[in-house]
Amino acid sequence: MENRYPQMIGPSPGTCEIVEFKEESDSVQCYRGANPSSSGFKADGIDGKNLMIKSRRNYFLEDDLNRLFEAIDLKASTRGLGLSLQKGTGPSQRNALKKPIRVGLSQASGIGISEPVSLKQALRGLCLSQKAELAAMKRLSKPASVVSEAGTIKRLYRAVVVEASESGLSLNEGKGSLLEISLVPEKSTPNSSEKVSESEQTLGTKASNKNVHTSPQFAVATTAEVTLVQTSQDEIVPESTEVRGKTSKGELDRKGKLKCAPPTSSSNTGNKISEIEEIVPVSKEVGRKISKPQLGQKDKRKTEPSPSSSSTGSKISNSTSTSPCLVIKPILRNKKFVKKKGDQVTTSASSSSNTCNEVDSDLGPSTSKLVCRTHNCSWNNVSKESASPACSSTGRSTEVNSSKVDFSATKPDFNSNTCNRNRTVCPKGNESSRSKGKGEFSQSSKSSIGEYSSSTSISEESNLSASSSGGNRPHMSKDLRWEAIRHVQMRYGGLGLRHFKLHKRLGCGDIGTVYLAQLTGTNCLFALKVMDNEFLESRKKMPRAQTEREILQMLDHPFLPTLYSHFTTDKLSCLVMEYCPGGDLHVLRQRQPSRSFSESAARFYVAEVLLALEYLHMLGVVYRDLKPENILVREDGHIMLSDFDLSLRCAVNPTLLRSSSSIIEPTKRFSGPCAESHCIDPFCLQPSWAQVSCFSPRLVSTTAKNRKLKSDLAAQVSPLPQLVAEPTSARSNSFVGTHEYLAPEIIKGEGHGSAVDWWTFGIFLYELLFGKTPFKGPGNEETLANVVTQSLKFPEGPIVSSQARDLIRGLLIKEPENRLGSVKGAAEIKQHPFFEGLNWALIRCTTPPELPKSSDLGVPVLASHKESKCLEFKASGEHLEFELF
Ligand SMILES: Nc1ncnc2c1ncn2[C@@H]1O[C@H](COP(=O)(O)OP(=O)(O)OP(=O)(O)O)[C@@H](O)[C@H]1O
Repeated sequence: MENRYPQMIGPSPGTCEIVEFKEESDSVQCYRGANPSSSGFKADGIDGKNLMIKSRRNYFLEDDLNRLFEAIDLKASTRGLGLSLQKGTGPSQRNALKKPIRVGLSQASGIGISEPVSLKQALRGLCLSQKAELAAMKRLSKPASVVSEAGTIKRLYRAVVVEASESGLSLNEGKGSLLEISLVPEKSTPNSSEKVSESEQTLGTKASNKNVHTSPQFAVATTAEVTLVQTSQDEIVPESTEVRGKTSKGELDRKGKLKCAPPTSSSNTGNKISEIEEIVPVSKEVGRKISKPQLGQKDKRKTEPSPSSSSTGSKISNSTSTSPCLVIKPILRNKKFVKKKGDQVTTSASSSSNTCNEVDSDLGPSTSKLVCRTHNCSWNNVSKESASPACSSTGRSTEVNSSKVDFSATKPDFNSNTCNRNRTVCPKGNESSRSKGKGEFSQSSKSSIGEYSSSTSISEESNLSASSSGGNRPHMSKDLRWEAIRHVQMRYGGLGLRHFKLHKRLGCGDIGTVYLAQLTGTNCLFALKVMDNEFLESRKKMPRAQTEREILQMLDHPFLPTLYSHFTTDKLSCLVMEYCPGGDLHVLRQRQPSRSFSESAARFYVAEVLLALEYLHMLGVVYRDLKPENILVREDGHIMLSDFDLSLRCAVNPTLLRSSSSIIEPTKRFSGPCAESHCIDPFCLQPSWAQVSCFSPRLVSTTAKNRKLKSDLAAQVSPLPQLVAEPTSARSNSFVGTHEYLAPEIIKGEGHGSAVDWWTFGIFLYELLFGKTPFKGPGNEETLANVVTQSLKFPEGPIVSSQARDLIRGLLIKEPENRLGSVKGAAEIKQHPFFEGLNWALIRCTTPPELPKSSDLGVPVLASHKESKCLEFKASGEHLEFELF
């Protein structure tokens, strides 16, 4: 018997099989063969107890098995392998005996298939009863199959781990693959492929089937893709809804466009129309929360016939016969569109835009988009609260609108010889004739100079987009006027003067005359700038006209004009621009009680101008002709910087500026009394972070202290590099601008760059606050001399804050390289304390300064220009004839 239990633990198949079997039934495992009752083995501790219990429970079977073990051992020993168990095995031996558990486990993978066969044979060889055999088999086969599965998984795991490690993957990386392989393979692959095909259909993607079936990564990708589809579908309605809500704030046209693009459509045909369709229901829904289920409603709208749609339909057909504009309607509308019409008409009627009134009623939903744009902050407020302090301009705008737009007005006297615009001189006019025309408010002595010479950094036209499509102007892309223009272009093969009805002349400039023009058949109003080609050629002003057109084509900014279209005839070049009904800041200033703006109003206007200039600079445009006459006021009170014929186009090379003193640098350069260390002016609230010496300690306010603290902290922390994307190094030698606004470097002919705009910006702020420019002399020559030689002085009144004066000082530094903004552009100016607390990002939603009553505004002042010829038109039959005089 001793020999039957050799103390050798070997990796024999028999041993392993037993281990597995015992493992399934109990933790005692290998000791099962040493039944204490039969073999005299005495187990101690827990193992012993378990063994006892087990022994009682499986007594008969154990007998059989003991016999079986014997047979196996015999068999194994004949092969020189076997498990040795001995009676009276000592502790060390018992310890050794535990090993097979681990060994068995580790070797389990090899036992599943072959061992039951040898066991069966062994059982038969012992002539066990069939019942015992079956019982044994049952017990053996059960764990065997479990072991087999577990073994397979382990085998796979190892195989993968090995594979992964061979292929250079870390274990963690491999785990990802392992999961894919072990869980996805046969069952999930078809699903994946199914999902993929779904997603292909949905998204129009071209996923490779090969990848679907073979790549473990694909399973992840597919899942992600499907999730994405689901997500986007889920989100279409609420997102669009959001967008619409936000669109009404004038903020998310872009998003709206993105979101409104139907994800199921692979074609972009009719994209524009579909965008409109998406917008329409929302216009009605503004102020409501649309829940997800509205996805269904959306579809419903498409199919459901609606009473309003039929009525609208009849309206369309009626109007179509008479108006080309109305032919647009079927194009613009779809069923959804039509269904919402009734509401839209109401809405647009209450907050109508002056520019497209007729379209408001006819193309209601789209008009709501327009309203969304022009009343970008009022929309929600109108819906929800009817008024908001932040956007109270709506009412005023409507008022201005109604007074400004008068389609029943008698035909203006276009042939009148008054050409009194912009404080400039008309060819036939002079100062006295101008004052005759529009009185005191319209006079401006400022005329733009446009003597070009060489400019060193005019860029190629490569970055100019010639497209006049609204798609390139995200901030205006929802504007109905695009559609109206496009419709005419499509219908008539082009746009011409004959498609416009000219109402009045808005102004006459150096290169052209601007008219208020209505697109025939619509109520869409435009500012139509008409230039005489021959005149431009003869005066060598063609490049200016071209520059202006090219710049206008690039613009897409709320404070800059939109160019809808342009066309040229043999005689004329015309720009179809956004109409600005509020007059210009020069006129507006003259209407102020003290002929100057309050500081807060000035701050608002210069802030918006600053943003417009910053944008222009980033596009590589140095504006060069800033003056109140060129700042037009929109109906909502926000501004629009106009007139680009003197602008310089140049290359912008964005640079990353690393500065250790980015904050204090600008004001260190400030000149003026406060630069002196002995300054004791109590009103001199110089920014403490810059000019501490200006303050006696007692005068430092808490705010100033805080600023100082912040500044000190900022100085300790190394400042972040700053990206400057303005043409700070551009140079031109042209003598351009307006005398009172000309920068010293232009006058001196030293060459100039973008810093000229910061000089003019300083003059502009000065004029808004003090009602005059700082260097104006009795004549232009004296003015120019003053600009170069005279130091800056502030008048005693009106009282203006030291921050404002400090900013002006910084901007009117005669050396351009020391001027505020010359190094870091607009960002440097924005940081000035004069703008402290101003939310730059939301300024377009800020309530603009109050405009004079609408009756006071009247028709924008027509001004004359010293050297310009005004184009006057007369109607001759269906054609317009322009005459230069
Ligand atoms: N979009 C507009 N909306 C309303 N009025 C406008 C618009 N554009 C121009 N005007 C009016 O027409 C006048 C002349 O326009 P503009 O300044 O563009 O002409 P210009 O010939 O380029 O003049 P400049 O001599 O200043 O270069 C302006 O002063 C302004 O009053």
